[in-house]
Amino acid sequence: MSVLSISNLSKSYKKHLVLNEIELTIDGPGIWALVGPNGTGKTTFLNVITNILPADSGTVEMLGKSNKDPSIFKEVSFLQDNSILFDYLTGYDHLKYVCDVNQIPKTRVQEVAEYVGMENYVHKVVGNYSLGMKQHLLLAMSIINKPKLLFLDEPLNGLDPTSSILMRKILRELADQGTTIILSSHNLAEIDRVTKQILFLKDGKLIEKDLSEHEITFYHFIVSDPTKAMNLVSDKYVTDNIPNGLKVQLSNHQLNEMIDLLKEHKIEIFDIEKEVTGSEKLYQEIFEVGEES
Ligand SMILES: Nc1ncnc2c1ncn2[C@@H]1O[C@H](COP(=O)(O)OP(=O)(O)OP(=O)(O)O)[C@@H](O)[C@H]1O
Repeated sequence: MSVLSISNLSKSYKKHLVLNEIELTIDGPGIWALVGPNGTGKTTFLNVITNILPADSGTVEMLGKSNKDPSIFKEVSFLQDNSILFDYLTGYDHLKYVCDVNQIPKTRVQEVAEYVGMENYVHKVVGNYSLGMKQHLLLAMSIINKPKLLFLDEPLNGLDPTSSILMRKILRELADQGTTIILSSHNLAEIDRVTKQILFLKDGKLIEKDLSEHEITFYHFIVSDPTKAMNLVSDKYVTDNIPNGLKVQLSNHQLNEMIDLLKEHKIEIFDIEKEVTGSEKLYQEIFEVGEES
C-alpha cells in the first residue's frame, strides 16, 4: 500500500490550468520538498490533495483510502497558512480544539507544546503572537495526532535561525519515526538541509528529482600562488578563479591528487573549503533562470 498515490489529477481556475494530469506515488517515509516559482500552483496542489479544493479530475489515495474519506485525517495532517488561526483564542485553545475534534487525549497538548518549544506562550492569545510563534502553533496543531502523512505549506516562513533549526530537527525526527512529509518552500537553502528529494512543479506537471544524483562538489583553495596553481590544473579539471585562489570541481579521490600536486610544486595551501551545489542549481536548470553577472 502506497502512502500517497495520485493519478491523473487536474485542476483549473476557469480557463487557467494549474495542475495538469499529475501522477505521483510515494511509498515510504521521508521528506519531499515541493518547489516552484510564485503562482505555479503549490498551494493549489496541497489543497486539492487534501480535498480542501475539489479536483476537476483524477484520484488521490492516502494510506489506502480516498482523500474524500474524512477518517483519513486521523492519520494525515496539513499545516496551512496562519489565516486559519483565531486571534482571540490562545494556543492552548487551538490545540485542545484539535484534540476534541479528533478524540486525541488532552495530555498531548502540553506534550506537543513543549516539543515545539511554545510552552512559555501557549496560554497567550494568538493575536499577540509573532509570525514565527504562529508557525510553531500551526506545527503543533499538525503533529498533535502523530500523523503518518504530513503536508506543510511554507512551514519555514517567518522563522528566525533558532526556530528554523528546531523545525528542521522536528521534521527529521518525524521522518525517522516513519512519517511521510511533503513541504512546499521557496527557501532552497533550507530545503537542502532537510531533504534531497524534490518535486518541482512546472507547467502543471511534477518533475521528481533526487538531489544526490545531481550534486557537484567544488573545492575552494586559497593558495600562495593562484596563477601557478591554475596553470597546473586548468587543463585537467573544471576550474574558476576566486580571490586569492581557485575553485576546482573534484571527487574525493581527486582532492588528494590535487593537494599532492600543489605540494609537489611548492604551492602553499592556506585553506580548503568544500561547496556542494544543491537544489538551487537544479532549480535554475528546470526553470531556466539565469544568474546576473
Ligand atoms: N481561487 C482562485 N481563483 C482563481 N485563480 C486562482 C485562485 N487561487 C489561485 N489562483 C491562481 O492559480 C495559480 C496558482 O496559485 P497557487 O496559490 O496555488 O500558487 P503557489 O505556487 O502556491 O504560489 P506562491 O508560491 O506564490 O504561494 C496562480 O496563478 C493564482 O493566481
